[in-house]
Amino acid sequence: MPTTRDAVLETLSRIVLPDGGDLVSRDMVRALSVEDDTVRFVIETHDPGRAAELEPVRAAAQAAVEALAGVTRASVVLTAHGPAPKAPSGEGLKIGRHPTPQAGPENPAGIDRILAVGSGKGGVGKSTVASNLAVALARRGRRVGLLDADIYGPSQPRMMGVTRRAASPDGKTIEPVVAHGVTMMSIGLMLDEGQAVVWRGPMLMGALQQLLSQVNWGPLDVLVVDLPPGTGDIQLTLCQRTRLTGAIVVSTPQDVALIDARKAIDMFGKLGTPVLGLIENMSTYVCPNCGHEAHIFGHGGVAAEAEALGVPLLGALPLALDVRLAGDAGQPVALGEGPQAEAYAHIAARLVGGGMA
Ligand SMILES: Nc1ncnc2c1ncn2[C@@H]1O[C@H](COP(=O)(O)OP(=O)(O)OP(=O)(O)O)[C@@H](O)[C@H]1O
Repeated sequence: MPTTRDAVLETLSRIVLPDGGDLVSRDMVRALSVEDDTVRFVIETHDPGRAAELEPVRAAAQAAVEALAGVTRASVVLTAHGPAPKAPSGEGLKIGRHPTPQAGPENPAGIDRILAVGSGKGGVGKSTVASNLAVALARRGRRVGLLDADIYGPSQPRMMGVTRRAASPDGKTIEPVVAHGVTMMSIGLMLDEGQAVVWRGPMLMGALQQLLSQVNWGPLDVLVVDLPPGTGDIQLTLCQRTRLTGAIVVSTPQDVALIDARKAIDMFGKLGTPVLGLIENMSTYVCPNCGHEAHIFGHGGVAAEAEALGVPLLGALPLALDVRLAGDAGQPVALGEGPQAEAYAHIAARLVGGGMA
């Protein structure tokens, strides 16, 4: 039987580093994949000077993984990137300014469709859905971009496993980062960890405009935009300044989440953005030990809402530990196999089939 990601990570958490901690606790494992009897991953350090010192660690990690049952080959690469630039900008290009006038709604050149993933309430899993949907669409062969428009609380760098900085070699355009086959950009790629964005609305709107128009997105079939929660300046700017294909609204079945989801749907309606469907996240929980199913946040509320609104329920995604762990590890669950990945693949297929992605 092939090994599992968890077994590999468990093994790697026992590989200690010369300066303390282990490969997992120090967040140095990237792009881990398990395919049949082959395991591949990258050990990433930000200090090129440590590459030689870490070679024995790489060799030990390879040997330990190859000793696991079900593994015949482990391919382990050590990469060392230079230190990240300090400024909250891509060298020469500052993000954050007042918006500039625009004749009417327009999409950045080369972007065929834009899908907004929104929610009313925070914490319902919108960023998780956005990253997984982007990955699932990329797995279907679509050219996908992911824009983290949650400027106050960007979470896509972590969810997509990106620690590199976005750069602006010419001081005019920003080079996005590619992760898991998805071209992505987030203000988090230009800030130091822990650094807050303290801006009023107009600065936010200008920043979003820059992230759309000054990022070198390249040709894309679809750009997935992870919106912040609520119905504020970012949502308004995106809906008014671009030609959105539509919005997907994520909610849990809980009443307080649904009340806010209704507000988000109402906002999209007022702004003339079609709501392509709803996704119920954390819809059920199946105990991995005893198989008991619990409806922690209620049951069926989003399906009923979708029916009342006459929009499709695109999916009902369970609350599952592997979804949270995958998000925290920067390896969206849609990258792998299993019921969660299949659920996202199904939503992606539906969107592609309908010409929406
Ligand atoms: N189906 C799920 N099963 C388990 N955990 C989940 C699931 N969906 C999301 N989570 C976890 O819940 C937390 C919140 O999710 P996420 O950040 O995607 O929500 P959000 O709506 O984007 O939040 P915010 O309002 O901060 O933007 C994360 O830790 C995420 O890993």
